[in-house]
Amino acid sequence: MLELNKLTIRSRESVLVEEVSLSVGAGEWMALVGESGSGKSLLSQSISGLLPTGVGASGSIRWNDQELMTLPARQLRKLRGKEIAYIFQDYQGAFTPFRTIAQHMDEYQQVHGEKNRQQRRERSQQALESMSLSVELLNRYPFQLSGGQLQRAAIALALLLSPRLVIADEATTALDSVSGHRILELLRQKQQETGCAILFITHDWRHVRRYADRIAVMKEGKVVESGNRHRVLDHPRHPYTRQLIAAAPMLERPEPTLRSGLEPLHALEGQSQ
Ligand SMILES: Nc1ncnc2c1ncn2[C@@H]1O[C@H](COP(=O)(O)OP(=O)(O)OP(=O)(O)O)[C@@H](O)[C@H]1O
Repeated sequence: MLELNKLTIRSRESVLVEEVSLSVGAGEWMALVGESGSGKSLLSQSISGLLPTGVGASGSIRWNDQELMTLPARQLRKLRGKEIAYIFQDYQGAFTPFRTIAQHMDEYQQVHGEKNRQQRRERSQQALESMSLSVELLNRYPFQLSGGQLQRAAIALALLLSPRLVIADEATTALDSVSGHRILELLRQKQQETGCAILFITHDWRHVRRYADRIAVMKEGKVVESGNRHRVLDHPRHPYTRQLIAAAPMLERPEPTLRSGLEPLHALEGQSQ
């Protein structure tokens, strides 16, 4: 579905991401990990043309049948939100302070061509409910919501148009662990309902262990290792991956879990509420 081929990202001074090849399949949860500054955010931003000024990309980004590197900006804008959506760590940035949640959601749908007001309203309500938020929040301003509620509203906004790919860049880092966990459970639920793929950027190996189907590890602008979650966690090939896993306390659990600390799924059930 998404295929990056020899993607290189440069600023005027240096190469920031070098010849990265990576794919994300339909419905897949792909975790992108690696130390700060390794290029994860830039890589994710490049996918739909969101690179900052002064930073450029070369190589190929294929999205289904389309080459995004050469897609005109107008078409990229259409794709964003509708097919590819972002959830950022700075979820407050998704909102303008003096517009209600309803106004944000309504405008988002209008921009993407939904003309029927009643349908827009209904879809906004459903989106909030699907994130376990009361529809009463629609009439509130962003500052009248708690951090956890606002992040869930930001996710509801990102999922409003049922995108095929959700890019979550440290989406729960700013939240306490209970709220963060709850949000990821809701995201997984949505993923199962809609079949969307998730490109999940995180430093938290507990989340990788719990949610990822596949893992890609970045170091200094390169992907040094990628593969199936169990393979990467239980048999990491690259010394850097081994180092990262060894430094993640949650993964160093004693028996009876697997060597990676992976718990059987049934042991996790019931923890999500
Ligand atoms: N606008 C920019 N201009 C020049 N260099 C940049 C720009 N934005 C980021 N960089 C540099 O590119 C490199 C990769 O940054 P990026 O934000 O993608 O890392 P990251 O892996 O997402 O880090 P973190 O985990 O801390 O978010 C860093 O060295 C960073 O300083």
